Amino acid sequence: MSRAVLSVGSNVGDRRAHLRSVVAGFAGEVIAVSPVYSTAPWGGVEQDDFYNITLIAEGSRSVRSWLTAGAELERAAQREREIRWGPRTLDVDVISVEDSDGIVVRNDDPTLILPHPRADQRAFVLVPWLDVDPDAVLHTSSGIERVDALVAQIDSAELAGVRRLGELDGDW
Ligand SMILES: Nc1ncnc2c1ncn2[C@@H]1O[C@H](COP(=O)(O)OP(=O)(O)OP(=O)(O)O)[C@@H](O)[C@H]1O
Ligand SMILES: Nc1nc2c(c(=O)[nH]1)N=C(CO)CN2
Repeated sequence: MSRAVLSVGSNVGDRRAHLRSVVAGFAGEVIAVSPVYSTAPWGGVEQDDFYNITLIAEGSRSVRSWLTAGAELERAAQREREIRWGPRTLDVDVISVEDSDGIVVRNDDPTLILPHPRADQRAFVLVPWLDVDPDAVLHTSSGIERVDALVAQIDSAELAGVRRLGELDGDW
């Protein structure tokens, strides 16, 4: 049994359908799904805005299978790996995982770094995460940080690019 925080993004094709495919892919395991945010691209590559959600899921899975199941959903969305931080139909990032004892898993294998090493800088991950867990904490290289405190440190221009659109299944 493990519990994962997943960040899901899309900026190519039917963005909302791509996000929905992840909620459907983890059916029976999803505990909470944030509203959808329109987010300006992070990382310096000029491209269309993303739609992003953060979701929490729990299941009798190994830690690694959150990554492999996410990669399988990316393949189903015909994701192509071209430019780092560039456009994609679907991206599923594993932000943080707790094991069956509620202990946050740390991993430094480059194929699965946990907690995700860049999550603390990403408003598109942190802002929706707070919607589903207002007391969320992230284990970073500087220690255990409250997610609301991390958001407060993010540049206001970046935060302005993160705009709530509504619930994934809502009428918008
Ligand atoms: N916590 C993690 N979540 C998702 N992928 C990870 C993680 N840690 C390491 N990886 C590895 O990163 C590789 C590249 O992933 P991907 O192409 O989605 O990166 P990215 O989303 O462009 O950038 P970033 O890693 O900064 O989010 C994956 O093949 C995966 O093995
Ligand atoms: N706004 C936003 N920017 C990104 C995103 C994303 O999901 N949303 N994903 C990236 C690849 O990890 C790079 N940049």
